[in-house]
Amino acid sequence: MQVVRAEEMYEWDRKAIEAYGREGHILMENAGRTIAEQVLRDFSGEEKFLVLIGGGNNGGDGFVLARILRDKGKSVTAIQVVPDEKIKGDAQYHKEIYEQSGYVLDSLSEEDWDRNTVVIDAMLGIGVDGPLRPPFDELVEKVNASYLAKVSVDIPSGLPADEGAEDFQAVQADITYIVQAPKQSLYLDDTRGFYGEWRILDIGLPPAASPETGCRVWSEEAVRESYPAIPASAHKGTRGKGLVIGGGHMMPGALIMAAKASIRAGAGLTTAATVPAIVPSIAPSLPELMFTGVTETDGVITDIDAGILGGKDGVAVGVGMGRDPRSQSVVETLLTGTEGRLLIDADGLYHLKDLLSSLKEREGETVLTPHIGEMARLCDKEIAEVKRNPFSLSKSFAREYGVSLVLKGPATIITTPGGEQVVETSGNEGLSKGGSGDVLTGILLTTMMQHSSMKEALSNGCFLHGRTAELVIERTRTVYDIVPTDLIDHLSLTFRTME
Ligand SMILES: NC(=O)C1=CN([C@@H]2O[C@H](COP(=O)(O)OP(=O)(O)OC[C@H]3O[C@@H](n4cnc5c(N)ncnc54)[C@H](O)[C@@H]3O)[C@@H](O)[C@H]2O)[C@@H](O)CC1
Ligand SMILES: Nc1ncnc2c1ncn2[C@@H]1O[C@H](COP(=O)(O)OP(=O)(O)O)[C@@H](O)[C@H]1O
Ligand SMILES: [K+]
Repeated sequence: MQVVRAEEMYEWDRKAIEAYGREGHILMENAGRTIAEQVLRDFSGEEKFLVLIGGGNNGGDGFVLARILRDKGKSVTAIQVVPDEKIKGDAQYHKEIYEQSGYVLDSLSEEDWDRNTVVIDAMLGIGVDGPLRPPFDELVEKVNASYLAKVSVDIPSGLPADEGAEDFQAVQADITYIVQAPKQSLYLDDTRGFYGEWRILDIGLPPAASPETGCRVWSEEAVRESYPAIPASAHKGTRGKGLVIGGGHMMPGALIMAAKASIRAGAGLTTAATVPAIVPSIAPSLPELMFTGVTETDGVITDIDAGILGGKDGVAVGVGMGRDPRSQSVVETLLTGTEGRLLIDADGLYHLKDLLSSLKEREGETVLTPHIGEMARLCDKEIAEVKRNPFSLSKSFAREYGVSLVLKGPATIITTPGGEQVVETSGNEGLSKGGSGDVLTGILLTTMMQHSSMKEALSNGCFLHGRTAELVIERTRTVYDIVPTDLIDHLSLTFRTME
């Protein structure tokens, strides 16, 4: 499924009409009917609906919806919130059908907020532009202050469809019925909450007319299709020889988690390059792991011998490495001394900031896995700006430096060096604990050694991580007490769903 910007949604609509013989008012009938049917499924009791209808096509959907709910014998108070002259085109067509069906449009009274139980917000859709003008500003406030269940059509009124919006006033929906395809704002930290629960409803726009947005949502089906099976003839050398570099005196745990996750995710041979002093504490609990030394000073990794990189199918650097400036040379050696797939995370990203020109010149495939704060630092932006524009900032960074980017968060955005994007939304708030990222790094090290397509490797790895968190919470833990090592121990829950 594609993630769309408003402009792309309009293009889809336009193409359906101009090139695929669809009529605008039929598309509107389909949209309103599909949503009405879902409303009837979700609210099957004695609800009393207050439908607020705006002046654009979102309002047009509202006329259809109000008619169908009335046809089904529901109690409906339908309010056109703008003057008659604002209703045009397909919306006017459906307003006429509504009226010819013998149904009336009511005027809004204070009692409507008390005697109804559900407000259906069909005021503004993806065409919203700038700060809300009367009467929408006041109505949005009233909707939000009311005790009615709040249902939004396509998008909560006032909320922009696209990333980038700074100041907006919007309906805080309990449920949003999204028309045809998710909009970018569904995946941004500052806007996703306005949607409440949400469903994407297929209103029958021809798939062939859909625009190539270059951004899609990763699905369980995509994972099943693309996750490589282990051939019966596999041996340890064919399943990936990985190297994890990190873990100073003060943060051995990060290295342990990444290495263990890589092993559990299915790597053939995993080696850790770390300060020798911590090896005795790790080795007994992780007998599958091999070790190689590094140059250290005061417990800080200050250099690696490029020889240890030979024969490796993938290298991950940064977990628990620390930010001592003397470790920067390690990242530099990797950028210049490796040809294979290289993943840079955590403190590795910190050091990378001063090495961006080497990153640009690197020929091998590089993966960066920043969270929002690390991304902000990498691209010299405020955190708030990255939060507002994660799609475009990721795309420009990935293209400029020729890297794959995994911008982590509740909706992780994966971007290829060519600018293609995937949104991966598995996981839950239980992952907001130190160490979740280290586990992800280990998993991604393995998937990137086992998939030929880097996009699939990263999307599938993020899925493996997030879906495991979901399954662990269904079975044993809660979002409060789940810890990153639970993920490592329960990867089999997710693998089993992929068989
Ligand atoms: N593929 C599609 O694009 C489809 C879209 N449909 C519906 O059509 C909607 C988009 O329709 P429109 O383009 O007419 O957009 P809207 O329904 O959002 O209406 C835009 C109109 O609202 C007013 N407006 C915009 N910003 C405002 C502000 N800040 N304050 C006050 N008034 C403001 C303006 O008069 C503008 O023309 C979608 O959200 C969806 O509900 C469906 O009917 C069918 C298919
Ligand atoms: N609220 C959340 N909902 C879903 N996933 C989350 C949430 N918080 C964190 N995550 C996931 O957990 C991981 C955290 O990574 P990171 O911030 O690097 O953690 P750390 O460095 O502490 O190990 C990422 O994969 C991120 O997508
Ligand atoms: K709406």
